[in-house]
Amino acid sequence: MIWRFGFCYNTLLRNGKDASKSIKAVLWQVGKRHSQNSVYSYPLRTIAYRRTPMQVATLDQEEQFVKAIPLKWPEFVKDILPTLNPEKHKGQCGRVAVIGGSFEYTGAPYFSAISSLRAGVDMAHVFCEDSAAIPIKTYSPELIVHPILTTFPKLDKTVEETAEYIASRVTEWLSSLHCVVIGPGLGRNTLILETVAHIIEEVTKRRIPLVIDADGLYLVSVKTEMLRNVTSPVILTPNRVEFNRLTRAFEIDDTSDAESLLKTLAKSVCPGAIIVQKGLNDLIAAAFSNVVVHCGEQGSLRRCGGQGDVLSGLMAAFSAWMQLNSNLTTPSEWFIPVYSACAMTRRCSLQAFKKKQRSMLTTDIIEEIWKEFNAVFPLSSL
Ligand SMILES: NC(=O)C1=CN([C@@H]2O[C@H](COP(=O)(O)OP(=O)(O)OC[C@H]3O[C@@H](n4cnc5c(N)ncnc54)[C@H](OP(=O)(O)O)[C@@H]3O)[C@@H](O)[C@H]2O)[C@@H](O)CC1
Ligand SMILES: Nc1ncnc2c1ncn2[C@@H]1O[C@H](COP(=O)(O)OP(=O)(O)OP(=O)(O)O)[C@@H](O)[C@H]1O
Repeated sequence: MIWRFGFCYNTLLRNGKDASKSIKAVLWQVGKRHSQNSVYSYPLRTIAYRRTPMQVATLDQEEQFVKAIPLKWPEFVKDILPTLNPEKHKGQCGRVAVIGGSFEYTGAPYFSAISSLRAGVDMAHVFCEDSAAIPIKTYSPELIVHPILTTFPKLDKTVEETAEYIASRVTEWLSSLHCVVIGPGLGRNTLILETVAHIIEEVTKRRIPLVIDADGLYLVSVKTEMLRNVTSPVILTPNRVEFNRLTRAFEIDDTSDAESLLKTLAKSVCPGAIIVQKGLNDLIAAAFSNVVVHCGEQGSLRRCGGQGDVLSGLMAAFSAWMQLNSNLTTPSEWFIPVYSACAMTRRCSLQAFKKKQRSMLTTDIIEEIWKEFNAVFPLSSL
């Protein structure tokens, strides 16, 4: 099987500097490494790829490409960001959904969804517990809020029947979505988690990129089989506590070094897994790669709650653009949107922290998104 190995090689080649010298390929022969059902696999096709001719890349070259991402960022991102032009209509720059929000936690899904919108997606839905909907709507008229999740089974229905029914009301929206975030403020109610398990099944069946955070990660740790065969992109963003819970759940020997642990976890979750271990540096590993990418962009010194929600929202935006870009075809390219979300979250946090210092809140970070995006990706450069 041959995979198109894409667009950012072209960026590398165009710029032709240091890290790019050894990377000459735009295609690579996967051969034994990936099976028919391999991650993000695409049918064999011969292409005259964009600006550069077709070549065959080795696995070593693919690794070098991934390692070059922090060096070449944000140059790599240009091919992912949607252009803005007068012919586009609403939705063409991305439609995302956050599944989360409960009686206790209404801020988290708001932070996530509004961050996606501020980054530049056109529409953001929130599917939340009924009691959370009004508060979320009052935070922002921009969000489309669906009070669909419920903590009690419907009359005459079992938990399982109710979960299936409610999941079907959410999944009828999936055909219009480019990325789904699961978890911010979701809570741990049994019926809601059961409902979300059904939704995840449908999202992955349709190969829509999935971002899993917070209580969504809790669900993964109690249902370790849930994603086992998923080959579409599943991006997990655990903090320290969530990461430890996952390694315990997947019975991974935590005596190995941090990078090995992360890679083993990614391979254990599913073939499509990409894990961001958040912390002083964000570490990114994927089930389909041997490289661990470090994002060490300077962030803030404040650790107020909600910063992980901004990350999940930006992750959804970059993932939606990746999904929308039909020229993107190789799994390793997914390191680019993931790295971009990590870097941009930290950069926005730093800008907010410079202004508000000890008083910095998550809403201050969200306030910085437009400025930081304009600074890093000016419209004139696209
Ligand atoms: N405004 C809102 O609506 C927000 C809602 N949110 C939502 O809350 C829900 C629950 O989230 P959660 O599981 O993260 O529980 P949370 O109580 O935060 O932590 C549990 C304990 O773990 C520890 N700990 C945490 N991080 C750590 C670290 N990096 N490194 C080390 N330890 C760490 C710490 O324990 P400690 O040991 O410090 O006592 C902490 O008390 C979830 O749905 C989420 O989306 C959030 O998004 C925030 C904004
Ligand atoms: N020590 C640190 N220095 C700089 N940035 C950090 C540090 N720890 C975490 N971050 C950044 O803060 C963001 C949120 O990470 P954090 O670990 O706080 O997630 P979380 O606990 O899931 O957040 P939330 O409060 O939304 O649940 C990420 O972008 C991460 O890179």
